[in-house]
Amino acid sequence: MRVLFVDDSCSVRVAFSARLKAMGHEVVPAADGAEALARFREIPPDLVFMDIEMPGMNGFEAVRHIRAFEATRQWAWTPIIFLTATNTPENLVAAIDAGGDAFIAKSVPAAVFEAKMKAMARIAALRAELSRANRKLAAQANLDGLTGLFNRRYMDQRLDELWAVLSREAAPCGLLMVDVDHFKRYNDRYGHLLGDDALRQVAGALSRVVEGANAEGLREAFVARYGGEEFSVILPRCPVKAFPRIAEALRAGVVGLAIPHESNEPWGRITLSVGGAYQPRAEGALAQLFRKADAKLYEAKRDGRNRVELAMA
Ligand SMILES: Nc1nc2c(ncn2[C@@H]2O[C@H](COP(=O)(O)OP(=O)(O)OP(=O)(O)O)[C@@H](O)[C@H]2O)c(=O)[nH]1
Repeated sequence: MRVLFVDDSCSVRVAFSARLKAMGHEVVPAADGAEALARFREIPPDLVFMDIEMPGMNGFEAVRHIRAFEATRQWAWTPIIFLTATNTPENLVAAIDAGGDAFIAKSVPAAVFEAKMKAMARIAALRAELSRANRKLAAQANLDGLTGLFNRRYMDQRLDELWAVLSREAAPCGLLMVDVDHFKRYNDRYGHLLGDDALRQVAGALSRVVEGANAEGLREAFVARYGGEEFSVILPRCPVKAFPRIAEALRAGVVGLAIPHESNEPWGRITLSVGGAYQPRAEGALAQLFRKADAKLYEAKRDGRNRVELAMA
């Protein structure tokens, strides 16, 4: 384990560091509360030993700061053991109230100390596993199972955050709604499994265009599966000239896949209709941007499909 050991006494730090290193742990020493906090933010440790009485920021205060810092992170709760010469019931209560997990005397017998460290190592291993699993779950919860694109839930969440920032900065934003043409006919003719496969390929083509746009400087653009055979492409801070270019690249990219679709006359392959809305300065309700893009998508369908219609505000 990586152990942050906090004590203002150099001799205590040296003695405990030697014991912990002998047990195979890595030790990061700190001489007071402020230094502990700085080290904690830098590393982060698997376990903290914290002295109570220290000049400047004492141990209780330092732990309150550490817990406040952890509250800004997901799945964070590092075990903290108060280590002190004054082993009183009042200190124990204050230690737990401050956010500590356990309390041991500096005079702790070697065997007891080793046993505690064994228990802490088990907890640290479990925490690491839990945080890995949680990260994986969180990532999966954001993705669409069929295409691997971001799902609607993620898009809504991310876009709400983005829109707030863009509105504050009066920055531009573009939205493209993309819908596969006559996809019901595709399923009817080729079957649902090939339909799924086609959606995966379409998603791949859309991603490539968006990745290309990010590589050329957009950075925050992303594509999500909006639902069924409909996708949305979010283009924050998109320069006005790039917007129609990206919309057309999406359409052309999917035509370029040349996925046969005989019931999609006159092209005989899978095509897209794209409706878009662009705001040079983000302001007002985000829903309005969606309404405009949807209306343009409707026009693209009505006027023959395999085309791009844009509302440039
Ligand atoms: N294979 C497959 N089909 C899907 C999936 N999600 C939605 N669909 C199909 O997509 C089709 C969408 O049909 P419609 O909304 O009528 O639209 P359309 O046939 O594409 O016609 P237009 O949009 O007017 O060009 C439906 O048949 C859905 O079953 C999916 O995950 N896999």
